[in-house]
Amino acid sequence: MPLLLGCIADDFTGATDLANTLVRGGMRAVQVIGVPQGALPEADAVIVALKSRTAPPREAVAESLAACEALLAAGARQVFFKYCSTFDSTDEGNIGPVADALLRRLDAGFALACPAFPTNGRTIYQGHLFVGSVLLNESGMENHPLTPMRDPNLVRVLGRQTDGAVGLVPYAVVEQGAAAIRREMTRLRESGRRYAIVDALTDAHLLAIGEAAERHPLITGGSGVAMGLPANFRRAGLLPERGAAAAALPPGRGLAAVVAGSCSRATLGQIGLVRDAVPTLELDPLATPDAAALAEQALAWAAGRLAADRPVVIAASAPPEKVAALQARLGREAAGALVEQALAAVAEGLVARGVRRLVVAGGETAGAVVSRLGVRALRIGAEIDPGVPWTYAEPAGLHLALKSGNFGARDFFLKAFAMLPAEG
Ligand SMILES: Nc1ncnc2c1ncn2[C@@H]1O[C@H](COP(=O)(O)OP(=O)(O)O)[C@@H](O)[C@H]1O
Ligand SMILES: O=C(O)[C@@H](O)C(=O)COP(=O)(O)O
Repeated sequence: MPLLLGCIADDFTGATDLANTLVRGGMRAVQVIGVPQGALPEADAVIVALKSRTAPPREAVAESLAACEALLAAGARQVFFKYCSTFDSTDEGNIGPVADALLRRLDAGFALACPAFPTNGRTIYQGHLFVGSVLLNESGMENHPLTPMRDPNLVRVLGRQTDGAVGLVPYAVVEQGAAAIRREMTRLRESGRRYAIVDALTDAHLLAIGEAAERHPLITGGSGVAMGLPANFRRAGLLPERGAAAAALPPGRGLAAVVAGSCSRATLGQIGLVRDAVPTLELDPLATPDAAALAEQALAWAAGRLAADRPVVIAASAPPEKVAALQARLGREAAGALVEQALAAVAEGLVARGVRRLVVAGGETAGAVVSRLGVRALRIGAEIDPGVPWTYAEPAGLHLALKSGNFGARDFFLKAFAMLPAEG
């Protein structure tokens, strides 16, 4: 079967989130790490995971175009650019510049932009992004270490990142269904808009938006808007009825660990809960601003504590005032990179010591860890919490769960290992 959907994700947790949605929709989806070099795996959808969300815009554009080329060469009929459900970006990009470049490459003049993910509380109303009951800029995302989000109006946010005009398909239209959404998108395109932010409050809205975008060469958004895409391919006779057949992964084995670099409210809450139940080390990069030394401390602490029946947790995650203190000393990017390098070295050391079930919290963190472990592809397994499945990493031969910083219930870390106990 030829490739149907070619996806480019701007971070690794986001790629897993999208792959999970497509698998649940009955597509065979494989996540590959970095711009593919050789032949792509046999699948209905391939998700290329890049670490381009916070890269310099030129680099993000070049990598995304290279990924797009590989997907088109494999026959992809539609391209999906996946970014965060909280629209993580800066005024320089990278959502606008990457989408502009992909539109040019695909010879298309228009794309929708919809990060909504109602199951995880992200909804869009009149172009404004809500997280739960509050606007994006009051959700904690205003303090994100790398991409602080201080404007909830996505028409404005995207407008600052592109020279194209940005319009809105409002709730009142979306509520009327696919035909009305399609008409409004056509009207916006014909009146010179390059993008339309599309309101969405429910999964029914997302399904209708997906249907309306059936013939779009490029779709941009969160994993939510991909919910409607398998049905398009099925209606066109291109996708057999497979059922929601998440791949059965090999049984769990080996030691268990969590490595956390996300500083989101959700991750801080999850660490707060797990701290009382399992050995937990909170790293202090301000006291030791050296990646190798931090990793050495963590691995020395882990020796003798690693077990198969419960994880150890090693976290750099910190509240906004501590993040700000490290950034004041090193600068925003260097602070992020230092912690990412430390946690990548920690993960590498843990795997060398027998860890085979590893949860990584944080998108940038996951990018650093997965790259260090030499992973090339991830097979998608059962979902732990919405948007976060267990995966099986090849050729490394270990189970990984890449948790978006913002995702997961308070008990996520314990639940993950209860779902995947070490067998035998
Ligand atoms: N204590 C800390 N001080 C400064 N930066 C930190 C600290 N802990 C983690 N970071 C950095 O914050 C960033 C968090 O981003 P990410 O891993 O993508 O998490 P999320 O999924 O919540 O966005 C990473 O670059 C990480 O290295
Ligand atoms: O769409 C989402 O929220 C996630 O899939 C995502 O992109 C994860 O990003 P991080 O929150 O930076 O892990």
